[in-house]
Amino acid sequence: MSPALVATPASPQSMMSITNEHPVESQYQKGVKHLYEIGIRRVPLKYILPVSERPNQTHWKTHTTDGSLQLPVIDLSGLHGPRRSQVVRSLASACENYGFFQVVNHGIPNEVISNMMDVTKRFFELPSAEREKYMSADMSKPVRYGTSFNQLKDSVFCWRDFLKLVCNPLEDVLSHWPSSPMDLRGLAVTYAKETKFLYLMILEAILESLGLTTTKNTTADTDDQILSELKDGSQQMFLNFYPPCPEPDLTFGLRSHSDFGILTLLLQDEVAGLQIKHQGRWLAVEPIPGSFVVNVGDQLEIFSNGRYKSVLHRVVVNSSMSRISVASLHSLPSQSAVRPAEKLINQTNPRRYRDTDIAAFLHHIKSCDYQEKGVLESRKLT
Ligand SMILES: O=C(O)CCC(=O)C(=O)O
Ligand SMILES: [Fe+2]
Repeated sequence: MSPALVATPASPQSMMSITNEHPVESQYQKGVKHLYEIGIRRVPLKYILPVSERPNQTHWKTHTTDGSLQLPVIDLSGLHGPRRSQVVRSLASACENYGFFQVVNHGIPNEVISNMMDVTKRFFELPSAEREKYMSADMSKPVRYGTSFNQLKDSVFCWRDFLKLVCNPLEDVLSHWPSSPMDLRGLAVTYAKETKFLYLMILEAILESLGLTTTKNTTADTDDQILSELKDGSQQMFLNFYPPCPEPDLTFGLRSHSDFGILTLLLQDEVAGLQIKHQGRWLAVEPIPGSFVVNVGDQLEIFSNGRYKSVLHRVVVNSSMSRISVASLHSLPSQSAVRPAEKLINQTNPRRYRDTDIAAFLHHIKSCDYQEKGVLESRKLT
């Protein structure tokens, strides 16, 4: 794992440009790595949340290491032997009760993981001018360097920069990925393939827990179509960078949100920051080296007819260390539709969501100011 950057005091030269807040106010579109590099000492207004929405509010009780709330840790090696049904049951319970779990013994070699973290770190260490080449307002680009959550729409910005890499079809997108650092394409392709394989392994077990599978025909044709799309859907990777923040109590690295896809596989460095909402409280996820944090996305909540939960999560930042994470987001293809599986709808468990086409789902996300769970809520049948 890569060592975290430590905040260094601003040089006297950079201080000259930041004593007056106004010049900084116009620079937030360049991202927070840039603000950190020019040595700001105060969070610009654009990042400051209303008091009631800031971290550490008393109504957001945060659990850390008190032992009473631990994210389930699932040993995936058991999927390949006689303990399979036990592991499948643990996955079902985690998806129902937390919407999140961590996986260990997942089969992705340590080297693939450390190479991905290392090249992500090296990408964000590139000079601003090199990173800015990938900045674009066009959200459909196969590669995009951005900041906040949706920098075109967010009224309050978050303390995160990211590089988004669309992973399929690989032969079309690869030449658009950054050519610097020189080894980024090779290492990120290997990582993307390994995480896709792991996604399929976890997906198969989750479908089994719902009484569905991608390998056998189910009785309902409509289910068969979604089941094949689940395997051949889209994959996007978000390489996230959260620099030290001079006033971490005023803003978030990422505000509370749910992920729109089927499953997200998240790799994080050793710096804590991720929190998930559990039974009305925020639970801090302690990083386990070499593990993945996996979470249910909106599309799986709909497909499972509400049995598995797409849970709100957020990222807090700190004043001394940067944090890196790599989120691999797996979702249905953009031309398809998502609906509750026919097999999971019956008299005691009636249909809970409207059919939704994925394009409308994505359009909603792109076109709105920050909303915690806007699309999912709008698809619920009361
Ligand atoms: O950085 C993290 O821990 C979480 C990232 C995340 O939630 C996302 O990319 O959707
Ligand atoms: Fe997320």
